[in-house]
Amino acid sequence: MQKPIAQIRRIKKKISDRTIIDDFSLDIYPGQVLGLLGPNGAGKTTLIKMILGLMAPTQGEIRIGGSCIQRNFTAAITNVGAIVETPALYGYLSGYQNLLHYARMAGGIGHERIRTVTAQVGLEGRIHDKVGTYSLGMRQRLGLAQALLHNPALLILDEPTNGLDPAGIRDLRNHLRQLAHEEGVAVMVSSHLLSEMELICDRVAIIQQGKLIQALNVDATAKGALEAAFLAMTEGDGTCN
Ligand SMILES: Nc1ncnc2c1ncn2[C@@H]1O[C@H](COP(=O)(O)OP(=O)(O)OP(=O)(O)O)[C@@H](O)[C@H]1O
Repeated sequence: MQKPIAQIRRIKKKISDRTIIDDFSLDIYPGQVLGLLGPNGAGKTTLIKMILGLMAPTQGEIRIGGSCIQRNFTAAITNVGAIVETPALYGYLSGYQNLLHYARMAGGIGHERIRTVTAQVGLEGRIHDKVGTYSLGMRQRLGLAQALLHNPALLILDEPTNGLDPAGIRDLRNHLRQLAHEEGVAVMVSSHLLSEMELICDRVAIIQQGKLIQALNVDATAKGALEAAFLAMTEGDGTCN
């Protein structure tokens, strides 16, 4: 097995006297799509914010590319591209101009790389149109292109399928699987929908009340176990709201 790109070690997060994340450990591997599956309020966004250094854990350590996000933020975060909540895009600029803006902020990213990520997310036909005219799915793709600009080893997307129609979900799924399987990117996505996670992910980590319940590979043999663990949480309605 390859070395993990990210190691989450015994993370705890307390806010006031409430424990939001409780002794959570997980490794994230290159070439895999990992799903973080849990009901609303389980702690998915909190965990993702800690991986991104947007929130400090109360205890524990998160390493990305060997560097600790708490102590060596710059070295750790260069490995990561992310979309948390909706991507921040300028509607009055074209998709291309948005990417150029971020490329300039990041530094060292040229037009060639912008063209590559544009093709990767399938936006070539509309990249010179104003973002204000884009559908939600197209904005999502542009957000993905933006997150990929600096060629991150780890891509993290918080609830990426929210608001997408079935075709948009299928496209996103294909993009993410291609990034992981053909380019070796470690992809982490969060969701509260088991059916979606089964289609997108190679491995699923189930989180409930801030605890890791189970981490399973999504293959024919694990499917039953995944469903059983999930149904125990949701009482069988297929979602965990
Ligand atoms: N800043 C905060 N102060 C107090 N409580 C918080 C704070 N941030 C998160 N929480 C609480 O922590 C718990 C986990 O929230 P979080 O947003 O991480 O869950 P989630 O799994 O992402 O849920 P959702 O699917 O609804 O986005 C919730 O009960 C939430 O109310």
